[in-house]
Amino acid sequence: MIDSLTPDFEILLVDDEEAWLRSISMTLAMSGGINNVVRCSDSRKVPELLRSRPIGLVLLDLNMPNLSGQDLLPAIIEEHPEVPVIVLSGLNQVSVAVECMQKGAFDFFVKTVEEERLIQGIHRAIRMIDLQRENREMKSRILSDRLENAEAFADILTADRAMLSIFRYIEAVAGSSQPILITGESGVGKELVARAVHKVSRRPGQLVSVNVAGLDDQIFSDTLFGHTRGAFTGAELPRSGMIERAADGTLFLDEIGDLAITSQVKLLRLLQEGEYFSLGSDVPKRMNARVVVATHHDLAAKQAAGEFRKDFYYRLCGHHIHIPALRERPDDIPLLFDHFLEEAARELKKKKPTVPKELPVLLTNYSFPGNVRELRALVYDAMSRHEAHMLSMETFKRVLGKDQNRPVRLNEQGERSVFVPSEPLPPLHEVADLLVAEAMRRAGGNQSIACRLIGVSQPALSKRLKKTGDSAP
Ligand SMILES: Nc1ncnc2c1ncn2[C@@H]1O[C@H](COP(=O)(O)OP(=O)(O)OP(=O)(O)O)[C@@H](O)[C@H]1O
Repeated sequence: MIDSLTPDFEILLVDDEEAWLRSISMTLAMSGGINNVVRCSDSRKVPELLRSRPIGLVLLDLNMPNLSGQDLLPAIIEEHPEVPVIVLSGLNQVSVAVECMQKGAFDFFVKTVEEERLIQGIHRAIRMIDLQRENREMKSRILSDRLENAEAFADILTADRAMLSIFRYIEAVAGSSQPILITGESGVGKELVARAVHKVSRRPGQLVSVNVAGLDDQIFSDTLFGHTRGAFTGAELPRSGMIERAADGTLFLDEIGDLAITSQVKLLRLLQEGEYFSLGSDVPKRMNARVVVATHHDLAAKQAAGEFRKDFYYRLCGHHIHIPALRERPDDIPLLFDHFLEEAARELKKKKPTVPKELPVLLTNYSFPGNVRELRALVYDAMSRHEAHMLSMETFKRVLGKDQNRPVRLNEQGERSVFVPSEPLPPLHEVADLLVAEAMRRAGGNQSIACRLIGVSQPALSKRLKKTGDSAP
């Protein structure tokens, strides 16, 4: 059962046979999930309809009295070049098809064609209109710096420019019906972003989340598609699937990189055809949910390893959002730290403590393999142990001290290296001076923080600083 109008623009059906108009409208609604149609049996009214209604696509019969499709086609294309026209003809004549395509028709079908192919052609045109609209929106959003739906992003704290461009990209693609792929390391906030996509889309249905990792194909199909009574042993009652629950809303499939190949095939077919069968039923149902998927895996690498289908990957990555790791957006670290500190203090009913001034700097230089989730857990752990006025460094020292994941540059042989192979090596004292200067810069001039960053004692650091100071011109 479809409550809303699909697509979100009108499709004008033009044919002088009322009976055909009625039957094609029903077919489109029942088999194609398309119900936003306007019927017109008098072709002379087409120009006025196109001027006065939000028509995005025209299905045009060729042979009509008074004003034929052949005469209308060039007029529509000239006046409304943004509206694709699909031509329908009672005759299967190649020359007529070629002529229509040359005049600018989007597609051509013989009326006796299988309905399935006609519906696919209409869906193709809808997809193209969606993409053109997104392109236009994207251009205008990228040119402006403003967010139209700032409230939809209120849960995602950030001061990072890359994240703000992601928000603008979400605003540009949120209205489309195409799937969105969200990637990024574990704990970067992919689920929060999926929620924001749903909010910005303003779809009236709900956001339904399914973690597909570890689901075998049978459970995956049952979860998504539902089943009829008696579909398998134990199916005593019929159950609707998550696709149905997400009708008019968003279906969020988390951990898509862990989906079994057999299930990938089913999901790909669903995305292509928009149709599925509940287990035990041979009556097709239409999906009316927007699909958003997320993974922390590198899907291109999985695809190269044969663990992820190429066709499925390309179907998913039309709209791709990659969320940078927390270490790549250092400005977010103090911001989120303070936010979680306040949140933890509130939840644990403690007073927000004073923070040792070296802590935010040390955190900004930590690699955070677990990203925002790890930062939040660290703050909560510290706050639950905290008793004094000043926040204890104990929790943080444990992880900061053994940071094995510092990003290092690798040379062509895959070995750790910070040097450019084609350039001569600097002398040892120069490297040490550069390291000290960089540590002091990152530590904002604080020597005790700089010591921690590069693992030297305070006397050793001040000795070296004194020496560089003495030798400075
Ligand atoms: N920018 C942010 N502002 C506030 N909270 C955030 C932000 N990013 C992430 N979080 C919080 O961090 C935690 C992890 O976020 P989320 O579950 O969205 O990550 P994820 O990328 O989906 O992780 P996974 O790959 O493990 O599923 C959540 O508690 C979330 O609320």
